[in-house]
Amino acid sequence: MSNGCPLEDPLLTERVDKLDGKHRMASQLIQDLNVIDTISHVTRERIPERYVHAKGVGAFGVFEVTNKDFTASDYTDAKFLNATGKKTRLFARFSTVAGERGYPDTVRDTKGAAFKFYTEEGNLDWLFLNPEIFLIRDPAKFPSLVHATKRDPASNLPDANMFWDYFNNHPEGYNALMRIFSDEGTPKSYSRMQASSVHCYTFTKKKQDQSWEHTLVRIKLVPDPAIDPDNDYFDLDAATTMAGKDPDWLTRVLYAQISQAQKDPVKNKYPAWKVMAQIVKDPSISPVNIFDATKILPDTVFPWKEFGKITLTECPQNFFTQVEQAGFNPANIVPGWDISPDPRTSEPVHFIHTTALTSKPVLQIRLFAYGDTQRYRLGVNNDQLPTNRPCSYVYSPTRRDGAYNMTNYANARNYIRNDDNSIPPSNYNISFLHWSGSLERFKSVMETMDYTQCNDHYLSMTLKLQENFVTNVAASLSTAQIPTQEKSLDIFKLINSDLAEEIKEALTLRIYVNKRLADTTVGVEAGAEQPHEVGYVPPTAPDPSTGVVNDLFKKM
Ligand code: HEM
Repeated sequence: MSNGCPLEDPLLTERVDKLDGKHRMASQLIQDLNVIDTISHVTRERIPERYVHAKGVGAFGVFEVTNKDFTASDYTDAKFLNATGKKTRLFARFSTVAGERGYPDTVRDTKGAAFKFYTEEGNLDWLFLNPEIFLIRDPAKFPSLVHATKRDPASNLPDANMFWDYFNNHPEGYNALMRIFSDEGTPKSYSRMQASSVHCYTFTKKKQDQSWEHTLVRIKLVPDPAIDPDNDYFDLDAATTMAGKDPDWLTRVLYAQISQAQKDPVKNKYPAWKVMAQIVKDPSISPVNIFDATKILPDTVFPWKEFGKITLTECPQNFFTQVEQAGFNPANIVPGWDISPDPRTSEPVHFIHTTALTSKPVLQIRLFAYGDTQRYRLGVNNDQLPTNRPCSYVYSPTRRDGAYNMTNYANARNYIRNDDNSIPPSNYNISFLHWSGSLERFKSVMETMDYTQCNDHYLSMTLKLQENFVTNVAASLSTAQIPTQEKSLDIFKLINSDLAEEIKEALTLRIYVNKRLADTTVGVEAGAEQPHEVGYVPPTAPDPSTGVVNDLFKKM
């Protein structure tokens, strides 16, 4: 029993019974302490799933400093990076984003790759994405983005019309969609997938004259061995089939790769990534705003350089305590690794290329959002859970009590004295931002560069990926309403008019096929969630021109 007392037999129940003719009747007794105890525990087993990235798989591994193309300690004081060959234990979690905890892994989606480095100076969390850019640059759009990519509020079905309608109204997301709708959006394995920091972070280093040097970096993980774009991704049909055959495919494959490598590390490789950085010494030479999360930084200007390697070597022992209770947070940083970029690293930088320092507020709102959601999802003491607990020890006497406190510093003093910090730690970060200005009410606008990068990416795809991109977009768009399809085609025209033409043709064919299949009892072709006739308006997604929506907005 939960009080530690042994039971005669956990399957016995206490009841009052009587013989009624041939049958024995029984009434369960509330005084049956064991059954009441276990039932009331089981009915509280579920905790809220993550608001996004709910479905995931975790593994333990190691980060090793390789310093192959540059020496990290030239730029940062972070102790885990201070010597070639130095290893740090880590925990990784890979996830899909829009689907719920039981959603099929191979449905097209952004993917998350989160890492918790248990460094000697505290935990450093990396929360990375595939693709290497994000879908928004205005934090206020996040709730709309998530709602539009999840389920329709009335039908509770994923809704292609809602999805495309959202992006047609916020087309800065198309650059990421170019990647998500290529077969990159359906990788065969998490270990055959790149992941990127998206934002710039900052390496910090104290110089001999005691001043601080700050260097902006974007980080990317590149699978080792390198990706083969024509073989490492599922095409639409294969991904759709796999979603039915094995909804947990990506999870299963990661476990299998690790356990096969454990059995025979020569024949089977552990999942591994090279850790690369784009070092931005002079932001003014960038053709795009380096703080814009919807843009890549061209590698012709900022080449990728390798400085580390991540290898995953251990499957979790317990999914709930190690994976589900993991709380990653970009605010978990260590000395030598900082959040906020300083545009004044050299000469003052004038961002003539885009409208503002658009990405920073996204990262800043994230610094708030993760701790906040984890206090709700896991409780105020989630940092004490085994998977989140740092291996370094920092005495923090005012962090006391709260639900499920597991340490609480016993009888130690619970307040801070002025002289407690008389000997400062040898390594720490100081904030280096200098702001002066007035409050601004900001919403980003679309620029030519937004479409240029979309086209650059399309042209960089292999022929197979280009063809499949057209198929993938058509399959999804064919189930949206006609005005939504037309608006999307207008946006593709701004990206590349030939591509728009190809999508249009594929779309016409797909709508015809959907309709023909819907007329038979065979079902709908892979990727088309709902049969969709021309002129058909799904009841759950009212045409924006109808009074239903207009009335609603008038009331707001
Ligand atoms: C306004 C922007 C964003 C907000 C408000 C936001 C919020 C969230 C929230 C609430 C979660 C669930 C966390 C939990 O329950 O533990 C989450 C998960 C995650 N987010 Fe974000 N996010 C944003 C943008 C981004 C970006 C730009 C990236 C990557 C560069 C990212 C990477 C991740 C990853 C990898 C996870 C999964 C963490 C895990 O495996 O537990 N997010 N995000």
